[in-house]
Amino acid sequence: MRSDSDPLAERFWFSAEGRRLAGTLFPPFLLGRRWFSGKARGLEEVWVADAFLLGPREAGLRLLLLQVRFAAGETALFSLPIRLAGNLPPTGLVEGDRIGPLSASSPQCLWEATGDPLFGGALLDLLAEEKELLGPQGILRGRRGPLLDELDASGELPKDSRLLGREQSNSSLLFGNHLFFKLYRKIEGGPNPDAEIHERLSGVLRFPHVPRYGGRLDYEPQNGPPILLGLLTEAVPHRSDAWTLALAAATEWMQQAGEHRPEEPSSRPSWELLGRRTAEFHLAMAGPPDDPAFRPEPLRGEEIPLFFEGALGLLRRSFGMPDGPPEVPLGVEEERLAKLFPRIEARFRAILRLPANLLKIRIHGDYHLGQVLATEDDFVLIDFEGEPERSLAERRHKTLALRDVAGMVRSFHYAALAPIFLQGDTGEERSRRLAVADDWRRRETRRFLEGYFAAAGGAPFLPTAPAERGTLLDFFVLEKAVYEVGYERNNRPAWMQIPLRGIEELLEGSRQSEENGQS
Ligand SMILES: Nc1ncnc2c1ncn2[C@@H]1O[C@H](COP(=O)(O)OP(=O)(O)O)[C@@H](O)[C@H]1O
Ligand SMILES: O=P(O)(O)O[C@H]1O[C@H](CO)[C@@H](O[C@H]2O[C@H](CO)[C@@H](O)[C@H](O)[C@H]2O)[C@H](O)[C@H]1O
Repeated sequence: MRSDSDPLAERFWFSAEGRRLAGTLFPPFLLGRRWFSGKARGLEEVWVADAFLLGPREAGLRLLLLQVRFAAGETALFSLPIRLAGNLPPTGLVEGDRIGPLSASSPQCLWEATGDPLFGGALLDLLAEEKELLGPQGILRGRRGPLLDELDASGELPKDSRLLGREQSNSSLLFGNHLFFKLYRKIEGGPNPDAEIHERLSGVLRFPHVPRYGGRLDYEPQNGPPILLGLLTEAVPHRSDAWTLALAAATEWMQQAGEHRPEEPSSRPSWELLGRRTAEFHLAMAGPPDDPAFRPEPLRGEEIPLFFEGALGLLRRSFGMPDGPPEVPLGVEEERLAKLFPRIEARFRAILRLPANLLKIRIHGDYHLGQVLATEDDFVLIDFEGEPERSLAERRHKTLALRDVAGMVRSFHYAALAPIFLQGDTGEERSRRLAVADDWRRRETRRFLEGYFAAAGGAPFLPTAPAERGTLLDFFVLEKAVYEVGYERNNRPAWMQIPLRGIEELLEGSRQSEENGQS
Protein backbone atom coordinates (compact mmCIF):
# COMPACT_ATOMS: atom_id res chain seq x y z
CA MET A 1 0.00 0.00 0.00
CA ARG A 2 1.29 3.52 -0.78
CA SER A 3 2.29 5.39 2.38
CA ASP A 4 -0.15 8.24 1.65
CA SER A 5 -3.07 5.80 1.63
CA ASP A 6 -1.96 3.51 4.50
CA PRO A 7 -3.15 4.74 7.94
CA LEU A 8 -0.35 2.74 9.56
CA ALA A 9 2.41 4.42 7.57
CA GLU A 10 4.56 6.81 9.53
CA ARG A 11 3.59 9.96 7.62
CA PHE A 12 0.06 9.03 6.52
CA TRP A 13 -1.72 11.49 8.83
CA PHE A 14 0.39 14.34 7.47
CA SER A 15 -0.54 13.64 3.82
CA ALA A 16 -3.50 15.30 2.08
CA GLU A 17 -5.43 12.01 2.30
CA GLY A 18 -4.65 11.61 6.03
CA ARG A 19 -5.70 15.19 6.80
CA ARG A 20 -8.94 14.69 4.87
CA LEU A 21 -9.70 11.45 6.73
CA ALA A 22 -8.94 13.03 10.13
CA GLY A 23 -11.18 16.00 9.29
CA THR A 24 -14.06 13.71 8.28
CA LEU A 25 -13.94 10.89 10.83
CA PHE A 26 -12.75 12.45 14.07
CA PRO A 27 -15.06 15.47 14.68
CA PRO A 28 -18.35 13.51 14.92
CA PHE A 29 -16.59 10.75 16.84
CA LEU A 30 -15.10 13.17 19.38
CA LEU A 31 -18.38 14.99 19.91
CA GLY A 32 -19.98 11.69 20.95
CA ARG A 33 -17.33 10.87 23.58
CA ARG A 34 -18.01 11.47 27.26
CA TRP A 35 -14.32 12.40 27.73
CA PHE A 36 -14.30 15.01 24.97
CA SER A 37 -14.40 18.29 26.85
CA GLY A 38 -15.27 20.97 24.36
CA LYS A 39 -18.82 20.14 23.36
CA ALA A 40 -20.04 23.70 23.99
CA ARG A 41 -17.02 25.38 22.36
CA GLY A 42 -17.84 24.79 18.70
CA LEU A 43 -15.47 22.23 17.18
CA GLU A 44 -13.94 23.73 14.00
CA GLU A 45 -11.09 21.49 12.95
CA VAL A 46 -9.25 18.31 13.92
CA TRP A 47 -5.88 17.11 12.69
CA VAL A 48 -3.22 14.62 13.82
CA ALA A 49 -0.31 16.24 15.64
CA ASP A 50 1.69 13.03 16.11
CA ALA A 51 1.26 9.28 15.66
CA PHE A 52 3.01 6.24 17.14
CA LEU A 53 2.91 2.66 15.97
CA LEU A 54 2.25 0.44 19.01
CA GLY A 55 3.28 -3.19 19.03
CA PRO A 56 3.86 -5.15 15.82
CA ARG A 57 2.56 -3.60 12.59
CA GLU A 58 0.11 -6.49 12.01
CA ALA A 59 -1.75 -5.49 15.17
CA GLY A 60 -2.78 -2.27 13.40
CA LEU A 61 -2.50 -0.19 16.57
CA ARG A 62 -1.59 3.47 16.75
CA LEU A 63 -1.60 6.08 19.42
CA LEU A 64 -2.70 9.39 17.88
CA LEU A 65 -2.39 12.85 19.36
CA LEU A 66 -5.21 14.92 17.96
CA GLN A 67 -5.03 18.68 17.77
CA VAL A 68 -8.43 20.31 17.96
CA ARG A 69 -9.35 23.92 17.11
CA PHE A 70 -12.48 25.54 18.55
CA ALA A 71 -14.63 28.39 17.23
CA ALA A 72 -12.91 31.07 19.34
CA GLY A 73 -9.53 30.01 17.90
CA GLU A 74 -8.16 28.19 20.96
CA THR A 75 -6.66 24.73 20.45
CA ALA A 76 -6.39 21.63 22.62
CA LEU A 77 -4.61 18.30 22.35
CA PHE A 78 -6.33 14.93 22.92
CA SER A 79 -5.04 11.35 22.98
CA LEU A 80 -6.75 8.69 20.85
CA PRO A 81 -5.58 5.07 20.55
CA ILE A 82 -6.86 3.59 17.28
CA ARG A 83 -6.90 0.21 15.62
CA LEU A 84 -7.25 -0.51 11.93
CA ALA A 85 -9.39 -3.63 11.49
CA GLY A 86 -12.38 -5.02 9.60
CA ASN A 87 -16.00 -4.08 9.86
CA LEU A 88 -16.75 -6.05 13.04
CA PRO A 89 -15.52 -4.86 16.45
CA PRO A 90 -12.17 -6.54 17.29
CA THR A 91 -11.98 -8.50 20.61
CA GLY A 92 -12.50 -6.25 23.62
CA LEU A 93 -14.15 -3.47 21.58
CA VAL A 94 -17.83 -2.69 21.11
CA GLU A 95 -19.92 -1.13 18.34
CA GLY A 96 -19.70 2.25 20.12
CA ASP A 97 -15.91 2.19 19.57
CA ARG A 98 -16.37 2.43 15.79
CA ILE A 99 -14.76 5.62 14.45
CA GLY A 100 -15.66 4.91 10.83
CA PRO A 101 -14.60 3.24 7.56
CA LEU A 102 -11.56 4.46 5.62
CA SER A 103 -13.90 5.25 2.71
CA ALA A 104 -17.47 4.47 1.67
CA SER A 105 -16.32 1.39 -0.23
CA SER A 106 -13.51 0.24 2.08
CA PRO A 107 -13.84 -2.99 4.12
CA GLN A 108 -11.40 -1.48 6.62
CA CYS A 109 -12.49 0.50 9.60
CA LEU A 110 -10.86 2.61 12.32
CA TRP A 111 -11.76 1.68 15.91
CA GLU A 112 -11.09 3.48 19.18
CA ALA A 113 -8.69 0.95 20.71
CA THR A 114 -8.49 1.77 24.42
CA GLY A 115 -10.46 -1.36 25.36
CA ASP A 116 -8.44 -3.60 23.05
CA PRO A 117 -6.28 -6.05 25.07
CA LEU A 118 -3.57 -5.67 22.42
CA PHE A 119 -3.42 -1.96 23.21
CA GLY A 120 -3.18 -2.71 26.96
CA GLY A 121 -0.36 -5.20 26.34
CA ALA A 122 1.60 -2.77 24.17
CA LEU A 123 1.16 -0.06 26.79
CA LEU A 124 2.42 -2.13 29.72
CA ASP A 125 5.34 -3.28 27.61
CA LEU A 126 6.27 0.37 26.90
CA LEU A 127 6.39 1.12 30.62
CA ALA A 128 7.93 -2.09 31.93
CA GLU A 129 10.69 -2.03 29.29
CA GLU A 130 11.09 1.78 29.56
CA LYS A 131 10.79 1.94 25.78
CA GLU A 132 11.26 5.01 23.65
CA LEU A 133 9.26 5.31 20.40
CA LEU A 134 10.02 7.86 17.71
CA GLY A 135 7.13 9.62 15.98
CA PRO A 136 7.20 12.24 13.22
CA GLN A 137 6.96 15.10 15.74
CA GLY A 138 8.23 13.75 19.05
CA ILE A 139 9.08 10.84 21.33
CA LEU A 140 6.86 8.54 23.37
CA ARG A 141 8.61 7.36 26.54
CA GLY A 142 7.60 4.77 29.13
CA ARG A 143 9.02 4.79 32.68
CA ARG A 144 8.63 2.37 35.54
CA GLY A 145 8.14 3.17 39.24
CA PRO A 146 8.82 1.16 42.43
CA LEU A 147 5.60 -0.86 42.26
CA LEU A 148 6.29 -2.10 38.73
CA ASP A 149 9.84 -3.01 39.79
CA GLU A 150 8.48 -5.07 42.70
CA LEU A 151 5.86 -6.91 40.64
CA ASP A 152 8.41 -7.64 37.94
CA ALA A 153 10.94 -8.95 40.48
CA SER A 154 8.34 -11.29 42.01
CA GLY A 155 7.19 -12.48 38.57
CA GLU A 156 3.70 -11.03 39.11
CA LEU A 157 3.60 -8.64 36.18
CA PRO A 158 0.06 -9.01 34.79
CA LYS A 159 -0.46 -9.52 31.08
CA ASP A 160 -4.19 -8.95 30.59
CA SER A 161 -5.90 -5.54 30.55
CA ARG A 162 -9.53 -4.54 31.02
CA LEU A 163 -11.12 -1.17 30.24
CA LEU A 164 -13.05 0.24 33.19
CA GLY A 165 -16.34 2.20 32.92
CA ARG A 166 -16.60 4.57 29.98
CA GLU A 167 -18.41 7.29 32.00
CA GLN A 168 -15.22 9.23 32.83
CA SER A 169 -13.21 12.34 31.93
CA ASN A 170 -10.24 10.07 31.14
CA SER A 171 -9.97 6.34 30.36
CA SER A 172 -8.74 3.68 32.75
CA LEU A 173 -7.38 0.19 32.37
CA LEU A 174 -6.96 -2.48 34.97
CA PHE A 175 -4.00 -4.87 34.57
CA GLY A 176 -4.72 -8.10 36.45
CA ASN A 177 -5.60 -7.31 40.05
CA HIS A 178 -2.56 -5.21 40.73
CA LEU A 179 -2.15 -2.28 38.38
CA PHE A 180 -4.36 0.61 37.35
CA PHE A 181 -3.50 2.79 34.33
CA LYS A 182 -5.11 6.10 33.51
CA LEU A 183 -4.88 7.40 29.96
CA TYR A 184 -5.36 11.17 30.00
CA ARG A 185 -7.58 12.42 27.22
CA LYS A 186 -7.09 16.19 27.23
CA ILE A 187 -3.35 16.61 27.53
CA GLU A 188 -1.09 19.56 28.16
CA GLY A 189 2.65 20.19 28.57
CA GLY A 190 4.39 20.76 31.91
CA PRO A 191 4.54 18.98 35.28
CA ASN A 192 1.28 17.13 35.95
CA PRO A 193 -0.10 17.30 39.50
CA ASP A 194 -1.57 13.77 39.33
CA ALA A 195 1.86 12.17 38.87
CA GLU A 196 3.57 14.69 41.15
CA ILE A 197 1.19 14.11 44.09
CA HIS A 198 1.00 10.32 43.69
CA GLU A 199 4.79 10.12 43.67
CA ARG A 200 5.22 12.37 46.70
CA LEU A 201 2.44 10.99 48.88
CA SER A 202 3.19 7.34 48.25
CA GLY A 203 6.96 7.90 48.14
CA VAL A 204 8.65 10.39 50.52
CA LEU A 205 5.57 10.90 52.72
CA ARG A 206 4.44 7.25 52.91
CA PHE A 207 0.84 8.44 53.21
CA PRO A 208 -1.21 5.22 53.47
CA HIS A 209 -4.48 6.47 51.94
CA VAL A 210 -3.39 6.86 48.28
CA PRO A 211 -2.51 4.23 45.64
CA ARG A 212 1.20 3.56 45.21
CA TYR A 213 3.00 4.97 42.18
CA GLY A 214 3.84 2.46 39.42
CA GLY A 215 5.12 4.32 36.35
CA ARG A 216 4.24 6.82 33.63
CA LEU A 217 3.95 7.41 29.90
CA ASP A 218 5.19 10.73 28.55
CA TYR A 219 5.12 12.42 25.17
CA GLU A 220 8.09 14.66 24.44
CA PRO A 221 7.28 16.93 21.52
CA GLN A 222 10.15 18.39 19.49
CA ASN A 223 9.06 21.84 20.59
CA GLY A 224 7.67 22.30 24.06
CA PRO A 225 7.70 20.66 27.48
CA PRO A 226 6.95 16.93 28.06
CA ILE A 227 3.30 15.95 28.34
CA LEU A 228 2.06 13.25 30.73
CA LEU A 229 -0.09 10.85 28.70
CA GLY A 230 -0.73 8.18 31.30
CA LEU A 231 -0.09 7.17 34.90
CA LEU A 232 0.29 3.70 36.36
CA THR A 233 -0.60 3.15 40.03
CA GLU A 234 -1.54 0.39 42.39
CA ALA A 235 -5.02 -1.02 41.74
CA VAL A 236 -6.82 -0.61 45.04
CA PRO A 237 -9.34 -3.36 45.89
CA HIS A 238 -12.49 -1.45 46.87
CA ARG A 239 -16.21 -1.96 47.43
CA SER A 240 -17.16 1.02 45.27
CA ASP A 241 -16.26 4.64 44.94
CA ALA A 242 -17.69 7.02 47.51
CA TRP A 243 -20.01 8.53 44.86
CA THR A 244 -21.75 5.18 44.35
CA LEU A 245 -21.93 4.72 48.11
CA ALA A 246 -23.44 8.17 48.62
CA LEU A 247 -25.93 7.74 45.75
CA ALA A 248 -27.11 4.46 47.23
CA ALA A 249 -27.44 6.00 50.70
CA ALA A 250 -29.36 9.04 49.37
CA THR A 251 -31.66 6.84 47.30
CA GLU A 252 -32.31 4.53 50.24
CA TRP A 253 -33.13 7.51 52.44
CA MET A 254 -35.62 8.82 49.87
CA GLN A 255 -37.28 5.44 49.36
CA GLN A 256 -37.75 4.94 53.07
CA ALA A 257 -39.17 8.43 53.41
CA GLY A 258 -41.87 7.49 50.86
CA GLU A 259 -43.08 4.64 53.04
CA HIS A 260 -42.69 5.78 56.64
CA ARG A 261 -40.49 7.93 58.82
CA PRO A 262 -36.96 7.21 57.58
CA GLU A 263 -34.54 5.29 59.69
CA GLU A 264 -31.02 6.57 59.42
CA PRO A 265 -29.10 4.38 56.98
CA SER A 266 -25.63 3.79 58.34
CA SER A 267 -22.96 4.46 55.74
CA ARG A 268 -19.90 2.24 56.06
CA PRO A 269 -17.27 3.64 56.22
CA SER A 270 -18.75 6.82 57.70
CA TRP A 271 -18.64 10.30 56.16
CA GLU A 272 -17.11 11.48 59.39
CA LEU A 273 -14.12 9.22 58.62
CA LEU A 274 -13.95 10.69 55.11
CA GLY A 275 -13.69 14.12 56.74
CA ARG A 276 -10.84 12.85 58.91
CA ARG A 277 -8.95 11.31 55.97
CA THR A 278 -9.36 14.56 54.04
CA ALA A 279 -7.84 16.49 56.94
CA GLU A 280 -4.95 13.99 57.19
CA PHE A 281 -4.32 14.43 53.47
CA HIS A 282 -4.11 18.21 53.91
CA LEU A 283 -1.83 17.84 56.94
CA ALA A 284 0.46 15.62 54.83
CA MET A 285 0.45 18.14 51.98
CA ALA A 286 1.41 20.85 54.51
CA GLY A 287 4.21 18.55 55.70
CA PRO A 288 8.02 18.62 55.42
CA PRO A 289 9.32 21.70 53.58
CA ASP A 290 11.90 19.68 51.57
CA ASP A 291 10.39 20.25 48.11
CA PRO A 292 9.74 23.82 46.88
CA ALA A 293 6.83 22.57 44.72
CA PHE A 294 5.04 21.54 47.94
CA ARG A 295 6.44 23.88 50.63
CA PRO A 296 3.52 25.76 52.29
CA GLU A 297 3.50 29.53 51.72
CA PRO A 298 1.83 32.35 53.63
CA LEU A 299 -1.15 33.94 51.92
CA ARG A 300 -0.30 37.57 51.20
CA GLY A 301 -2.87 40.35 51.74
CA GLU A 302 -2.73 41.37 48.09
CA GLU A 303 -3.77 37.83 47.07
CA ILE A 304 -7.28 38.10 48.53
CA PRO A 305 -8.54 40.29 45.65
CA LEU A 306 -6.99 37.72 43.27
CA PHE A 307 -9.36 35.07 44.65
CA PHE A 308 -12.25 37.37 43.82
CA GLU A 309 -10.93 38.10 40.32
CA GLY A 310 -10.21 34.43 39.70
CA ALA A 311 -13.76 33.48 40.66
CA LEU A 312 -15.17 36.22 38.44
CA GLY A 313 -13.08 35.03 35.50
CA LEU A 314 -14.33 31.49 36.12
CA LEU A 315 -17.91 32.77 36.20
CA ARG A 316 -17.44 34.42 32.80
CA ARG A 317 -15.89 31.29 31.29
CA SER A 318 -18.31 28.81 32.84
CA PHE A 319 -21.37 30.78 31.81
CA GLY A 320 -19.91 31.39 28.32
CA MET A 321 -20.20 35.16 28.91
CA PRO A 322 -16.70 36.59 28.40
CA ASP A 323 -18.00 40.17 28.48
CA GLY A 324 -20.39 39.70 31.38
CA PRO A 325 -24.13 38.99 31.11
CA PRO A 326 -25.60 40.04 27.74
CA GLU A 327 -28.22 42.79 27.78
CA VAL A 328 -30.52 40.75 25.57
CA PRO A 329 -30.13 37.05 26.39
CA LEU A 330 -30.65 34.73 23.43
CA GLY A 331 -32.67 31.92 24.98
CA VAL A 332 -34.24 30.57 28.16
CA GLU A 333 -31.03 29.03 29.42
CA GLU A 334 -28.94 32.12 28.71
CA GLU A 335 -31.54 34.26 30.43
CA ARG A 336 -31.37 32.11 33.55
CA LEU A 337 -27.56 32.35 33.59
CA ALA A 338 -27.62 36.10 32.90
CA LYS A 339 -29.93 36.70 35.87
CA LEU A 340 -27.72 34.68 38.20
CA PHE A 341 -24.50 36.35 37.05
CA PRO A 342 -24.67 39.66 39.02
CA ARG A 343 -26.01 37.92 42.13
CA ILE A 344 -23.10 35.47 42.10
CA GLU A 345 -20.62 38.29 41.53
CA ALA A 346 -22.04 40.15 44.55
CA ARG A 347 -21.69 37.02 46.71
CA PHE A 348 -18.10 36.49 45.62
CA ARG A 349 -17.26 39.95 47.02
CA ALA A 350 -17.62 38.64 50.59
CA ILE A 351 -14.10 37.24 50.34
CA LEU A 352 -12.63 40.74 50.07
CA ARG A 353 -13.34 41.29 53.79
CA LEU A 354 -11.21 38.37 54.99
CA PRO A 355 -7.85 38.82 56.73
CA ALA A 356 -4.86 37.03 55.15
CA ASN A 357 -3.45 35.06 58.07
CA LEU A 358 -3.37 31.56 56.58
CA LEU A 359 -1.01 29.16 54.87
CA LYS A 360 -1.50 28.10 51.28
CA ILE A 361 -0.73 24.47 50.46
CA ARG A 362 -0.93 22.13 47.45
CA ILE A 363 -4.40 20.58 47.50
CA HIS A 364 -6.31 17.85 45.65
CA GLY A 365 -7.92 20.46 43.44
CA ASP A 366 -10.95 18.54 42.15
CA TYR A 367 -12.14 16.82 45.26
CA HIS A 368 -15.50 15.10 45.03
CA LEU A 369 -17.06 11.77 46.01
CA GLY A 370 -15.93 10.14 42.76
CA GLN A 371 -12.32 10.83 43.76
CA VAL A 372 -12.43 8.55 46.77
CA LEU A 373 -12.50 4.76 46.82
CA ALA A 374 -14.33 3.08 49.70
CA THR A 375 -12.67 -0.09 50.99
CA GLU A 376 -14.40 -2.27 53.62
CA ASP A 377 -13.72 0.13 56.45
CA ASP A 378 -11.76 3.07 55.06
CA PHE A 379 -11.18 5.48 52.18
CA VAL A 380 -8.40 5.88 49.58
CA LEU A 381 -7.97 9.21 47.77
CA ILE A 382 -7.36 9.18 44.01
CA ASP A 383 -7.10 11.44 40.95
CA PHE A 384 -4.95 14.44 41.85
CA GLU A 385 -5.18 15.88 38.37
CA GLY A 386 -7.11 18.99 39.46
CA GLU A 387 -10.08 20.47 37.61
CA PRO A 388 -9.73 19.48 33.96
CA GLU A 389 -11.21 22.81 32.81
CA ARG A 390 -8.27 24.74 34.35
CA SER A 391 -4.75 25.01 32.92
CA LEU A 392 -2.08 22.67 34.33
CA ALA A 393 -0.09 25.59 35.74
CA GLU A 394 -3.13 26.88 37.61
CA ARG A 395 -3.85 23.43 39.02
CA ARG A 396 -0.37 23.33 40.63
CA HIS A 397 -0.77 26.62 42.48
CA LYS A 398 -0.74 26.52 46.25
CA THR A 399 -4.08 27.63 47.58
CA LEU A 400 -6.46 27.34 50.51
CA ALA A 401 -7.34 23.86 51.73
CA LEU A 402 -11.01 24.75 52.19
CA ARG A 403 -11.32 24.63 48.40
CA ASP A 404 -11.16 20.81 48.61
CA VAL A 405 -13.60 20.74 51.50
CA ALA A 406 -16.00 22.83 49.39
CA GLY A 407 -15.67 20.33 46.53
CA MET A 408 -16.91 17.55 48.79
CA VAL A 409 -19.74 19.72 50.13
CA ARG A 410 -20.89 20.21 46.53
CA SER A 411 -20.62 16.49 45.91
CA PHE A 412 -23.10 15.67 48.69
CA HIS A 413 -25.45 18.10 46.98
CA TYR A 414 -24.98 16.27 43.65
CA ALA A 415 -25.55 12.88 45.28
CA ALA A 416 -28.78 14.13 46.86
CA LEU A 417 -30.13 15.67 43.64
CA ALA A 418 -28.88 13.32 40.92
CA PRO A 419 -31.52 10.60 41.56
CA ILE A 420 -34.30 13.22 41.30
CA PHE A 421 -33.05 15.27 38.35
CA LEU A 422 -31.90 12.35 36.26
CA GLN A 423 -35.14 10.42 36.73
CA GLY A 424 -37.11 13.48 35.64
CA ASP A 425 -39.53 13.57 38.60
CA THR A 426 -42.12 16.34 38.31
CA GLY A 427 -44.82 18.11 40.30
CA GLU A 428 -45.63 17.33 43.93
CA GLU A 429 -43.60 14.14 44.00
CA ARG A 430 -40.56 16.09 42.96
CA SER A 431 -41.01 18.76 45.67
CA ARG A 432 -41.45 16.07 48.29
CA ARG A 433 -38.33 14.22 47.16
CA LEU A 434 -36.32 17.45 47.02
CA ALA A 435 -37.16 18.20 50.64
CA VAL A 436 -36.19 14.69 51.75
CA ALA A 437 -32.98 14.83 49.70
CA ASP A 438 -32.10 18.11 51.35
CA ASP A 439 -32.48 16.49 54.75
CA TRP A 440 -30.04 13.77 53.81
CA ARG A 441 -27.54 16.22 52.30
CA ARG A 442 -27.48 18.53 55.31
CA ARG A 443 -26.96 15.72 57.79
CA GLU A 444 -24.20 13.93 55.84
CA THR A 445 -22.42 17.19 54.97
CA ARG A 446 -22.40 18.10 58.64
CA ARG A 447 -20.84 14.74 59.53
CA PHE A 448 -18.15 15.14 56.91
CA LEU A 449 -17.33 18.65 58.15
CA GLU A 450 -17.28 17.55 61.78
CA GLY A 451 -14.75 14.84 60.93
CA TYR A 452 -12.65 17.27 58.95
CA PHE A 453 -12.52 20.08 61.49
CA ALA A 454 -11.98 17.71 64.42
CA ALA A 455 -8.84 16.31 62.74
CA ALA A 456 -7.50 19.48 61.10
CA GLY A 457 -8.56 21.74 64.01
CA GLY A 458 -5.89 24.35 64.58
CA ALA A 459 -3.95 23.72 61.34
CA PRO A 460 -2.35 26.90 59.97
CA PHE A 461 -4.19 26.48 56.65
CA LEU A 462 -7.60 27.00 58.35
CA PRO A 463 -9.13 30.21 59.75
CA THR A 464 -9.62 29.91 63.51
CA ALA A 465 -12.73 32.11 63.76
CA PRO A 466 -15.88 30.13 62.81
CA ALA A 467 -17.38 33.16 61.00
CA GLU A 468 -14.31 33.53 58.76
CA ARG A 469 -14.28 29.81 58.15
CA GLY A 470 -17.94 29.97 57.10
CA THR A 471 -17.39 32.93 54.73
CA LEU A 472 -14.41 31.26 53.09
CA LEU A 473 -16.11 27.89 52.72
CA ASP A 474 -19.25 29.53 51.30
CA PHE A 475 -17.08 31.36 48.76
CA PHE A 476 -15.42 28.13 47.60
CA VAL A 477 -18.70 26.19 47.52
CA LEU A 478 -20.23 28.83 45.25
CA GLU A 479 -17.08 28.96 43.13
CA LYS A 480 -17.15 25.17 42.71
CA ALA A 481 -20.81 25.22 41.68
CA VAL A 482 -19.94 27.86 39.07
CA TYR A 483 -17.10 25.66 37.81
CA GLU A 484 -19.53 22.74 37.60
CA VAL A 485 -21.91 24.70 35.36
CA GLY A 486 -19.04 25.12 32.89
CA TYR A 487 -17.94 21.50 33.24
CA GLU A 488 -21.45 20.15 32.66
CA ARG A 489 -22.10 22.46 29.67
CA ASN A 490 -18.99 21.07 27.99
CA ASN A 491 -19.25 17.46 29.05
CA ARG A 492 -22.72 16.35 30.21
CA PRO A 493 -25.20 19.07 29.26
CA ALA A 494 -28.13 17.14 30.81
CA TRP A 495 -26.53 17.44 34.27
CA MET A 496 -26.22 21.24 34.24
CA GLN A 497 -29.48 21.60 36.19
CA ILE A 498 -27.81 20.21 39.30
CA PRO A 499 -25.18 22.91 39.86
CA LEU A 500 -27.63 25.58 38.70
CA ARG A 501 -30.08 24.54 41.36
CA GLY A 502 -27.18 24.47 43.85
CA ILE A 503 -26.29 28.05 42.96
CA GLU A 504 -29.90 29.18 43.32
CA GLU A 505 -30.10 27.57 46.75
CA LEU A 506 -26.81 29.14 47.83
CA LEU A 507 -27.98 32.59 46.75
CA GLU A 508 -31.30 32.20 48.51
CA GLY A 509 -30.10 32.77 52.02
CA SER A 510 -27.73 32.38 54.87
CA ARG A 511 -28.45 28.66 55.20
CA GLN A 512 -25.12 27.62 53.75
CA SER A 513 -23.08 29.74 56.17
CA GLU A 514 -24.92 28.14 59.06
CA GLU A 515 -23.90 24.70 57.81
CA ASN A 516 -20.41 25.69 56.82
CA GLY A 517 -19.42 27.68 59.88
CA GLN A 518 -18.54 24.62 61.88
CA SER A 519 -16.54 25.32 64.96
N1 LIG B 1 -5.95 3.09 41.94
C1 LIG B 1 -7.13 2.61 41.58
N2 LIG B 1 -7.45 1.31 41.79
C2 LIG B 1 -8.63 0.81 41.40
N3 LIG B 1 -9.58 1.52 40.76
C3 LIG B 1 -9.32 2.81 40.53
C4 LIG B 1 -8.09 3.42 40.92
N4 LIG B 1 -8.13 4.72 40.57
C5 LIG B 1 -9.32 4.91 39.97
N5 LIG B 1 -10.04 3.77 39.93
C6 LIG B 1 -11.37 3.57 39.30
O1 LIG B 1 -11.45 4.37 38.12
C7 LIG B 1 -12.46 5.37 38.24
C8 LIG B 1 -12.01 6.68 37.59
O2 LIG B 1 -10.79 7.12 38.15
P1 LIG B 1 -10.37 8.65 38.12
O3 LIG B 1 -8.95 8.74 38.53
O4 LIG B 1 -11.33 9.45 38.97
O5 LIG B 1 -10.54 9.02 36.57
P2 LIG B 1 -11.05 10.37 35.84
O6 LIG B 1 -9.88 11.30 35.83
O7 LIG B 1 -11.43 9.91 34.50
O8 LIG B 1 -12.22 10.91 36.63
C9 LIG B 1 -12.69 5.47 39.75
O9 LIG B 1 -13.98 5.93 40.06
C10 LIG B 1 -12.48 4.04 40.21
O10 LIG B 1 -13.63 3.27 39.98
O1 LIG C 1 -13.48 13.14 37.97
P1 LIG C 1 -12.87 14.24 37.15
O2 LIG C 1 -11.49 14.57 37.59
O3 LIG C 1 -12.90 14.01 35.72
O4 LIG C 1 -13.78 15.55 37.48
C1 LIG C 1 -14.67 16.12 36.56
O5 LIG C 1 -15.78 15.26 36.36
C2 LIG C 1 -16.63 15.07 37.51
C3 LIG C 1 -17.78 14.17 37.08
O6 LIG C 1 -17.30 12.91 36.72
C4 LIG C 1 -17.16 16.41 38.01
O7 LIG C 1 -17.86 16.17 39.22
C5 LIG C 1 -19.20 16.62 39.32
O8 LIG C 1 -20.06 15.48 39.18
C6 LIG C 1 -19.89 14.49 40.22
C7 LIG C 1 -20.93 13.41 39.96
O9 LIG C 1 -20.67 12.76 38.74
C8 LIG C 1 -20.12 15.12 41.60
O10 LIG C 1 -19.86 14.16 42.61
C9 LIG C 1 -19.17 16.31 41.79
O11 LIG C 1 -19.45 16.94 43.03
C10 LIG C 1 -19.38 17.31 40.67
O12 LIG C 1 -18.42 18.35 40.78
C11 LIG C 1 -15.99 17.34 38.33
O13 LIG C 1 -16.50 18.60 38.73
C12 LIG C 1 -15.12 17.49 37.07
O14 LIG C 1 -14.00 18.29 37.35
